Amino acid sequence: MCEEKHWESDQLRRYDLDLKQIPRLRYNDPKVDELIGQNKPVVITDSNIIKTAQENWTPEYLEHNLGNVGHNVFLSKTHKFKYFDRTKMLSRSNPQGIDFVPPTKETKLKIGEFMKKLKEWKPGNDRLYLQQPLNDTVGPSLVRDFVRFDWEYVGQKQNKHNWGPLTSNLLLISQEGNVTPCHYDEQQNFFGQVYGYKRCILFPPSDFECLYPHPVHHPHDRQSMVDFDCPDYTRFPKFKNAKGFETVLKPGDVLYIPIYWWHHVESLMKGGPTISVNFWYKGGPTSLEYPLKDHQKIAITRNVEKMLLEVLQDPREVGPLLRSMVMGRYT
Ligand SMILES: O=C(O)C(=O)[C@H]1CC[C@@H](C(=O)O)C1
Ligand SMILES: [Zn+2]
Repeated sequence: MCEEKHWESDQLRRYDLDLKQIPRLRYNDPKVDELIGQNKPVVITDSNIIKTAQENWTPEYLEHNLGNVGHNVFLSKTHKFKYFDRTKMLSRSNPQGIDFVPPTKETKLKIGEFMKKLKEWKPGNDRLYLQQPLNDTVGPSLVRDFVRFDWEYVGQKQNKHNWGPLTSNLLLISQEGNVTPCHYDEQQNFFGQVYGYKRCILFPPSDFECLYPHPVHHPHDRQSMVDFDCPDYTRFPKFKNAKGFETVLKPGDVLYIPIYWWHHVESLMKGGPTISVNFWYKGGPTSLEYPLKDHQKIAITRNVEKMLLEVLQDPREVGPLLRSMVMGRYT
């Protein structure tokens, strides 16, 4: 049956990408396990995974139940919240890290202050994004809702597909129109949409050459260098070959974001604040079966970059050495 739509296409940002749809399947469809088993994304619909959050977690409810402590809030001068690893800013052997200009600031705000700034926001103000791991700082009502997530369902998927342990659940409260630019994580992820609508654009690990990740030692490790709002096709010519998939998540949907898959996430423009909660799992034990899977090759390239930096010390020598190894010999 066709589902009524609660959003319009002018609420989506426009990119120079041809995108296919990520399949949407009911939670008990056997094809869900088929896709997860193939490390392919799927939107799991009509499940109870985050049902208690979907029923209760409105901005007002969170304002009254999130606990009276400061929560992690990112501030950005633009709509983009590009993640960076601050531990990679400091290392002496990383000149790129020293003159790195962080694109966002991080602060602690109580939920009341956060919501007040959101309500009073005007163009020109910093944009806000609350990203807080769910832990004992949240109030008892949220803990009750959290423990009543469908842990049996997610645990069954975790075990069936040999994922590692659950590492964290991140609570995300976003201002409308915010974007988390394209990046990959080294964890399996069930991304639950609780309130409002979020568009997710995903690319397979094999699109590594089209998405140009920053060097591993750079603070923006794992993040794409391509600015989707204004792609530089001279520096990143293969971006036009990227083959992406997209979906717009509605409350209750859970998107499986496979480990090493690239994802760009945006809260719809003019859609009001959005609330999400993710489930990050360590990847399972990897047996090297041939042919190697694409994401295993990505892991290998990461190890090569780390090893070369370890021995060369100066990151400016990594590129020239790799070029001299490859050019004319492997090309
Ligand atoms: O769950 C993940 O892997 C993420 O990247 C989250 C961090 C920011 C979130 C967002 O919804 O904008 C997505
Ligand atoms: Zn991510």
